[in-house]
Formats: sequence, C-alpha cells, structure tokens
Amino acid sequence: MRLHRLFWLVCLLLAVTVLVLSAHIVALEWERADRATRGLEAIERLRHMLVAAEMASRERGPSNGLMGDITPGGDAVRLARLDEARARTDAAFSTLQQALDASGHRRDDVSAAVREAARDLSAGRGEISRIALQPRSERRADDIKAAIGRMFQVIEDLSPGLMHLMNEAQAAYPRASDALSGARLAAELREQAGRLGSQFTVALTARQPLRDSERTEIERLRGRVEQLRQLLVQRTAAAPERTAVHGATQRMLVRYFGSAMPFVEALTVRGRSDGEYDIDAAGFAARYVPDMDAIIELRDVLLEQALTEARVGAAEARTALVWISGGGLAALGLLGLTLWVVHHRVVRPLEETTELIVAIACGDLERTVPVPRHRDEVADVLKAIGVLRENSVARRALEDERQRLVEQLRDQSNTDFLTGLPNRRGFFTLAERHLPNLQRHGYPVAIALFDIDHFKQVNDSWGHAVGDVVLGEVARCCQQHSRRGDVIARYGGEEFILLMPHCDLASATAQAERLRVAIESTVMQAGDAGGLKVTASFGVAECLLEDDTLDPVIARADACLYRAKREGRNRVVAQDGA
Ligand SMILES: Nc1nc2c(ncn2[C@@H]2O[C@H](COP(=O)(O)OP(=O)(O)OP(=O)(O)O)[C@@H](O)[C@H]2O)c(=O)[nH]1
Repeated sequence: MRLHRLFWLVCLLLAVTVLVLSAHIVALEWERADRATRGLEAIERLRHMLVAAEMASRERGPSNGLMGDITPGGDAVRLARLDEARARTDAAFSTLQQALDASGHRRDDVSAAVREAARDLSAGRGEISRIALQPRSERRADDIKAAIGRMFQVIEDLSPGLMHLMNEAQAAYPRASDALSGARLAAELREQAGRLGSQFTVALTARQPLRDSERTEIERLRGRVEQLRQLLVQRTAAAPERTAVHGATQRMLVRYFGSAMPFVEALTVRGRSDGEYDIDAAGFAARYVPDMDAIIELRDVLLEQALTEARVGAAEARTALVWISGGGLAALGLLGLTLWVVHHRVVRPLEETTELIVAIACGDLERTVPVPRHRDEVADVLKAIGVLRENSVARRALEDERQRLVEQLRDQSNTDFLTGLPNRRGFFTLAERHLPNLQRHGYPVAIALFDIDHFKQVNDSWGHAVGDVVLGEVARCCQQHSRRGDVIARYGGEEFILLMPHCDLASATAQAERLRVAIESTVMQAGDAGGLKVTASFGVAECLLEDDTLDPVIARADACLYRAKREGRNRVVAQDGA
C-alpha cells in the first residue's frame, strides 16, 4: 500500500477511535453530572415533603389546643394560631406539589400520596373545626380521637411518597445516604414525638385520667421515640465535634430528651391517677411543641449536609464534564495537529523527495531540487539529493565528453588527416555499411581504384610538402566531381579508391573517366612548383554476385589499374576490358 494511502487510513482509524472514546467518556461524565443534578433535585423534593409532613404534624398542636379550648368556637388567639399553622401547611403542600410537577412526578405514586394526604388533611380539619364549635362538655372523646387519627393519617398517607423520594434521592446520590437516613429518622422522631404529645389531648380536654389504651399507646410511643433516639445518636455519632450535626444532636438531646420527655413522663404519672392536670391541651402544646423544634433543627442540619454534599458533587461532576469535554476537544485538536504536521512535514515531503529521487535515477536531471521549507531532516535529504543530482550532472557531462572523445578518436582513426578523406579503415567501415543492403536488393556496385602517375617525381622534384599539397588537391578535385552517395577514400600513399553504389561497370567506367579528366585538367598551386598538373590511372571493377566481400572486387580493380599503368598511365581500364 502506498504511504499516503496508509497515512490517510491510519488517520481515519485514529480519528474514529479518538472520537468514539471521547464521546464515550463525555457521555459517561454527562450522565454523572446529570445524575448528580437529579440527585440534588431529588433531595430538594424530599425536603419539601418532609417539611409538608412536619407542617401537617405541627398543625396538630393548635388543632388539639382548639379542641381542648373551653370557649365554644375557640378564642381568637388560638383560632389565629390554627389558621397560621394551616396556612403554613398549605404553603408547604403547594411548594411540594410544584416541585413534584416540575420533576415529572405529576401522575405517579408520590403525587397520589400527596393528593390522598391533602384529602385526609381537609377531612381532618373539617372534623376539628366541627368539634371546636361544640361546647366543651359535649365534645366526645371518640370524636376528638377520630379527628386526631385523621390528622395522623395525613402523615401515613405521605409515607409511601416519602419512601419513594427517599429511595430516589439515595439512588441518585449515594454519598448523601447517611445524612438523608438521619434526616428521615429525625422526621420520624418528630412525628412520633408529636403523636406522643397528641395522646394527652383527649385526657387534657376532658380533664380525665388517661385511659388504658392511651397509656398503652403512650408507652409504645415512648419506646419508639427512645428507639429512634438511639438510632439517630448512632447515625450522627460519626459527625466530628463542633460541626453543625454534632451541635444539633446535642441540642435535641438537651431540649427534647432532657426537657420535654421528663415533662411528658410527669404528665403520664398524673394521668394515671386523678386526671387533675395543672395544664390544658393548649398549654401542653405551648410547653411541649417548642422542644420538638430541636428535632426539626437536627433534621434540617442533616438535610443541609446532604444538600451540601450533593451540591459539591454536582459541581464536581459539572467541572469534570467541562474538563473532560475540553480535554476531549483538545485531544482531537492535538491529534489533528499531529496528523497535519506528520502529513506536511513527513509524508508529503517524503512523497516529493521519492518522486525526485526516482526521476533523477531515471536520468531526468532537469528536475530542480526544491528549496527546503523547514530546517529539518527533510531539508538534509533534499540537500543530499541536490548533491547527488550535481554529481549525476557532472558524471553525465564526463560521459558525454568521453563519448565525444571516443567519436573523435574513431573519426580520426577512420580519417586521413592529410586529405580529410576516409582512410582505408574508414573506407571499409563505410563500404560495409552500404554493401549488404545493395547486394540484398540486387543493386549494382562498382569500385574504381586510381593512383597518381609518377608521384615519386613530384616528391623528388618539388619536395614532400608539395607532394602533400598535390595529394590534397587531387582529393578535393575527386570530391568535387564525385556523385552524391559515392564513397571516396585515400587507399594508401598516392592511391585512392572510389565506391559507386547503384552503378554498373559502364557507368562506373564513365565516372572514372570524368574524374581522370578532372584531375588532368586541374592546375594546382603548390608553392615553388607554381601551377602544377598531374594525371592519374584508374582501374574499374564491378561487384559480382559471387563476391561476398569487396576484397575480390578491389583485387580486380587493382589488376585493371596495373594494366592502366602498364599501358601508358592517365587512362581508365575497366574489368574485362570494358
Ligand atoms: N609527399 C608524399 N609522398 C608520398 C606519400 N605517400 C607516398 N608517397 C610517395 O609516393 C611515391 C610513390 O612512388 P611509386 O610507388 O614509385 O610510384 P610513382 O612514382 O607514382 O610511379 P607510378 O605509380 O608507377 O606512376 C613515393 O615516392 C612515396 O614516397 C605522402 O603521403 N606524401
């Protein structure tokens, strides 16, 4: 696979992997933050319900006080206190309902429990108002008890919803479990303490001893209250000293268990005897209820602790979400940057340098080496390629020069330096190039061999230098009068040879005759010799079918030349006397 394809494939895989991992981690953190937020909201809803239950429970105090009032219709102060308590309860129920509506609890068990509690609350209030309108002597203990029971029922009604919200809050935010359980125990303690107090309402209103059932219930409730005290103390024991939880626990132990409970115990003792109480129901409520506020204070402290933990947790989760999301984006950005750098600084330069090296290796030395964009390893490679290219250019120049010299040497070895004509070797090189082609197509070929007459005399008379000039002039004369395609060469000494392709014996003889006349007619300016003339003798032979090489043809032409010399020179003698 080519590098750039592999690179893009790796990029794709990396990007997908990082994206999936980042999305997964962000989704987990998102869920954690959402769970923490929902936990916070669940604790808030739980608090609203505990407050609603507390208000309904508190309302029993003024209710009991009104039912025990000696004035028919109740005095204005107690009525106002009851109205106030009822308004607080209504406000707490309204707040709870709004919180439930906002959280989607509109149609579930929690809302059903709240509606049921609201119905019983309304019914209980009606019964209480009806009893309060009766003269004290006509108020029946069973009616009062039933009305109190109806108010108890309000709390019972809320219980399933309370459990539901409790579970929801603990599931959504397990770290706040202990504090929530503590708050729930405190709320339960407040309820049981309230019920304990309510057991005296009938006896105080009727100013009669406690009945057996009331005494039994009081004992049961005292046992339950004690049990809840122990559980609460255990639950809050882990709280360090001088913290809000520790302080609230101590205040509850001092105020409720140290003050209200002994008061209840004393009243119980009185209730077992004559029923002559030194306090009425309203007075009892005024003495007993405020001490229960210490329990509520502990509940609120524990709830606040749970809320604080949940808020911290939610804030941590949101911060983690922001950091993780930012980290994921940064990782993606960093990955993109890394891949961009690898592509621009490694892969692409590598492709370009590879293409360049391949081109240079294939002999394309015209390619210019690009200027490096960065001072890095790629720049070093480009520099090295530049050096290699320069070396290749130099080597090619050397090779060209060597080739030129070889050609020159070959030309020189094939050329006669005096006349500029091909020498014997050059003649055969050229002839062998033509001959096979001519023979293959059956074209006639003829050879003329000619020699300057009495050349020795020229040398002897005018010197060797003049002889050289004469040789050159004869060569030039022959070149001028040769046909295009003929090959003329210096065969040796003062002897020349002429190859005439496409030329039969007669034509060759005629051509030789033309050359002979031309030489004879040429006046040569050769130094001291002045206008010198020479003649030449020609032997002409034709190439026959049986001739594999030029040697037999030349031999026949040489024989004719010999005859021309012998027969008086300055003549042309052709093979077979043509
Ligand atoms: N100046 C000069 N003379 C050459 C050269 N090559 C050969 N010769 C001379 O050519 C002469 C040839 O003489 P010969 O063989 O006797 O022939 P000739 O004098 O031409 O007489 P015929 O051929 O019989 O007509 C010799 O004197 C050689 O020295 C050369 O390159 N330059």
